Amino acid sequence: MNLLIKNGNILAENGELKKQDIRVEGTKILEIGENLAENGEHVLDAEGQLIVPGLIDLHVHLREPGGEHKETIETGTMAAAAGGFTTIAAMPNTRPVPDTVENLTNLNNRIEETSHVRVLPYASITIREAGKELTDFVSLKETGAFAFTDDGVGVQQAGMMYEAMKKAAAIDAAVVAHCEDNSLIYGGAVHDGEFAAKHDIPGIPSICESVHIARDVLIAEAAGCHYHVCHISTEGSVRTVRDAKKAGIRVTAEVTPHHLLLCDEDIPGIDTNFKMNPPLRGKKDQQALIEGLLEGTIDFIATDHAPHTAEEKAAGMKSAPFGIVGLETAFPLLYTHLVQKGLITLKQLVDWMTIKPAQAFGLPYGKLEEGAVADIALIDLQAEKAIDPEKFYSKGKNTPFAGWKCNGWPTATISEGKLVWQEGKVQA
Ligand SMILES: NC(=O)N[C@@H](CC(=O)O)C(=O)O
Ligand SMILES: [Zn+2]
Repeated sequence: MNLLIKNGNILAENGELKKQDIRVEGTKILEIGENLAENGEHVLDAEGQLIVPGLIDLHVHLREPGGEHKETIETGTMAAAAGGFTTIAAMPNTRPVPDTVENLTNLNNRIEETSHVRVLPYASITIREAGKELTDFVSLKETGAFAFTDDGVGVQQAGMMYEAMKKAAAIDAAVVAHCEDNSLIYGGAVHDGEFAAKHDIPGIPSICESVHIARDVLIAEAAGCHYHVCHISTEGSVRTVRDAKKAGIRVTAEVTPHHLLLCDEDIPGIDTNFKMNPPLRGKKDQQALIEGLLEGTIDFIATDHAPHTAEEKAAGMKSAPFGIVGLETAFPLLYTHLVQKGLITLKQLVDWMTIKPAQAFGLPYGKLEEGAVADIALIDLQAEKAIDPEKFYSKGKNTPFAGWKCNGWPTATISEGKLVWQEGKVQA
């Protein structure tokens, strides 16, 4: 059934809110304007709501296949819809890894059968993400690989990265990098800073990330490939990306909500919901990330949604797995703690979660205009709620933000013209 969204507020290019209606026909936006007449559509009353393009998150761990006890494509995409996301990219650190046409085809079939929103699957750079042997980029791209990454682990050998980037450049695919030099981690569990020292927990130094970025931007320049940095977390990394961009190297970078909102001083004690990779860095790093976004060194925001079970997370700071969930809290957290506090504007936040990731990867999504795919999110900027992990659609309840009071909650999500989630309504 076609949709008519009435009386919502759309962000104009200059950042002002304008009351508009949106008529959706099939999978597309047919018309945007004032006082559109009803024509037998299902009417969605958006009075007082912000209407934005469906949010885009290019760093999500859906865990299926192999990790269904943590999350499934079904639960993860339901969480995405409830967070206002209509496009997410699924990381390949699953079992099996999407490293062959057969494995990627299986993943595509599962996505087709059970996802609530659009899922773009990454394929791995190396077989089993083991860093030893490259996958077949050509056939994987033909099978629908969105881009190539070994996320969860860094590609250790420079020569391997060079070969990967040359192959990616030849087919105009991006190499998306989890930047971590294993010879510089020292078995760490948190940032190598005050918290690590105080609690006698092994620390992860900042250079384990930035040296990989410094290496890779030079390799990307030599290979002529689009190189994207995952979850950037340190001041030195931001500086390295800034310099590379200035030198004309084709590099983009993403930052997570948690690295923007927290630093290691905020870790309250031994709580594994504050353990993720990269770790929460120092206060100066956190500030550099916000500045990096504002100046355009960092291109967009991605959650690195990484669900784990409570049992797994109970293993203690040294042994628990790295990662926190993020899909259902990203927008309200960033709206409340960056926009409402005046550090960024609403337009900037929306752009960093829609058009900016789309532009970085040449995706045709992330904009509200006539003829565009009808991916739309409604958000109640005034609504106030405390974050309650027990209410998450995600199987993962592992968040450091439980109890945080936020405004800016999504109320309805439309994916390709279909209402896939509405607040308070159970979805079929
Ligand atoms: N970020 C994390 O802390 N964990 C991710 C892996 C990753 O994104 O590196 C995971 O898969 O759990
Ligand atoms: Zn990663």
